[in-house]
Amino acid sequence: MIMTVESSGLVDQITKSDHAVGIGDKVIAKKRCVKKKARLQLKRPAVRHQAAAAAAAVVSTTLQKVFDSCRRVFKGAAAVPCAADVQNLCRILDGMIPEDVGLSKDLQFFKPKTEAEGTPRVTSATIYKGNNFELCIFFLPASAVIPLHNHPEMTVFSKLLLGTMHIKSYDWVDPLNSDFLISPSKSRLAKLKANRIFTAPCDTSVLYPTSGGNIHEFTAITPCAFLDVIGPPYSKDDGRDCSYYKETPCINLLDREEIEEYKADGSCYRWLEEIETPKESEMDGIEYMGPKIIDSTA
Ligand SMILES: N[C@@H](CS(=O)O)C(=O)O
Repeated sequence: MIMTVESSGLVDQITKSDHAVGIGDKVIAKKRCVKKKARLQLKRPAVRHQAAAAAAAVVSTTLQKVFDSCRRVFKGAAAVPCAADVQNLCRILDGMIPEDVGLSKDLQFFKPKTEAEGTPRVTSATIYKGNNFELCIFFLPASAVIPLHNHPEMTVFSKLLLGTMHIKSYDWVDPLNSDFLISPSKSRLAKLKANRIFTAPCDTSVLYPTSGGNIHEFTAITPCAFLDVIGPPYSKDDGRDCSYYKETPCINLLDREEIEEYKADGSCYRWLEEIETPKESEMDGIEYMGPKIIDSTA
């Protein structure tokens, strides 16, 4: 069976109307997004260009290579990919260009715009989701934020395709908490792994269950799009639910002074307190409209 994702061409512009997301002169419906309980209305694409129909026949070799590699790499819930598999998948993703998933820097979405009011919302387009891994594109308008959150027992490859984005990431210092520092709110001590700006094209970043910055936050400096390879996907049933955090100051009992950061070996440490799912974490979902994937095993 050929698994195809309906693809009628490029994502032209992600604008929002009441019950649908405008893609240029094609209107498709937002798909229900796990993180957003909004009621969505399914609309047939308003206009389907011949070129778009032709695009449906296009299989992106690079995207297909990513998919085929993921099928070999992600064997199931507890498996962390071996170094050779990570290196191979990174090599494929490093070579990915926006057009491999039907995007282009010339699309209206990525053009600089006047300041949006408030914090703009993130939109996601799922290319593929199975039990062992998920391929998903995230679109962030300038200043949009994916708040600080974790990826329990997951390995995630993030490939920035377009735009400039700030990434801050942490790893837990010790699951049992450092006992000589007590934070005022049962927070967990985390070590800062990244706090910097990335501009596409750039190499793929990889996080693991306990390293590589498993807890991270993305802030779009310009309109951005990135592809995530998530293995295995979030799953409440399997105990892999997404948790959100905020950085809190910590109190060093040894000298009872409030300190912003606990410095040891020159690294930067902060306490992270789990918080309720923040409103700005809600995302809108749209249908993936780029080149399709062929799943020969399905
Ligand atoms: N982990 C996020 C996307 S990203 O921040 O990597 C999600 O799957 O919603």
